[in-house]
Amino acid sequence: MTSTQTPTAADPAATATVVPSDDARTSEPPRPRVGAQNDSGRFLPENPTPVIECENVDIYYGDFRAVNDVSLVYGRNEITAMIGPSGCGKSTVLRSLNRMNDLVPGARVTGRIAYHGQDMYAAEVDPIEVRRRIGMVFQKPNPFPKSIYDNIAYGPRVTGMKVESMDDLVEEALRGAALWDEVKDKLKQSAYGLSGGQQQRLCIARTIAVRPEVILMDEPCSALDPIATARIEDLMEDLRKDYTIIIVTHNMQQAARVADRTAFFTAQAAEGTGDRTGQLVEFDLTTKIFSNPGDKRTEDYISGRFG
Ligand SMILES: Nc1ncnc2c1ncn2[C@@H]1O[C@H](COP(=O)(O)OP(=O)(O)OP(=O)(O)O)[C@@H](O)[C@H]1O
Repeated sequence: MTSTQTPTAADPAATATVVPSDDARTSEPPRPRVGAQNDSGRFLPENPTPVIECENVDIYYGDFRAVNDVSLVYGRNEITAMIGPSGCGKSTVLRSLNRMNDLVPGARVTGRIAYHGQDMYAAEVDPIEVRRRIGMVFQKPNPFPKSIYDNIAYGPRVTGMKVESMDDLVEEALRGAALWDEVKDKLKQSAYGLSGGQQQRLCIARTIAVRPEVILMDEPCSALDPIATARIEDLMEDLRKDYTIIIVTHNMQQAARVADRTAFFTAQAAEGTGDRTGQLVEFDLTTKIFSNPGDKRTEDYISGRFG
């Protein structure tokens, strides 16, 4: 089945929402008790319980095929890492998971990307609603030029969320992002006064304020020092209880530390054109990818022999 990425946030045709209701996330059957424990003793089912599924996904920028034939399941309440050498399409895949690529002129997705079984790129799906359910945290902390409070309140306000008490929601989001204690006495001050690590946690708080189910993170720690990075990694561990997290990281140790499952991508020169097209090499439990990968290319990459 082929979906073409046509409707955009501004497209008036893309108004109806057929993304499953919030109840869908609680009505799924319990996971079978078959699987493995990760390094921190957490039980993981053999197969992820799908929240987002890619089936034979190709992603183009104009005529250039950046990503070829990716099929991958992102599991509920799991952290999935996408790793691989520069240019292998990790960020391109990540941005396709909440239709962020709609905003890139010429970007196009074929194949199927489903959210709770629903084709995310179907004509009747509202991309704004997709992005509310599937939020994103970027590489560089990007708070708005507003107060800490207004950064958090912005999303609920513009999406028209029914909120009983905005103060409570702001507190809940800041607590959720492990930032409340540091900012509770300066909520009206500019977000630009925070450190880089605090700004990134603010961006995570801003993302969770609209109550998404999935959080996409594109190298969220690459601009941070090791202490701020450790705080974000601890936070991810906490967030996993309530959210599904998908992270792109260049840092293999980080993937090994935080991710339940890891997808390794590489870029291969296409026959004829020579264009380097990203492809998924291997997807498995993180412990397996880093201890006993099934593909030589993964082994070469994680052992530093290539990439
Ligand atoms: N907006 C864009 N327009 C055109 N080509 C793009 C665009 N974004 C990415 N590409 C191309 O798509 C391919 C995959 O890029 P992408 O950024 O997804 O890779 P990546 O694995 O995330 O790389 P990195 O680790 O360096 O961030 C590259 O060849 C890149 O040049």
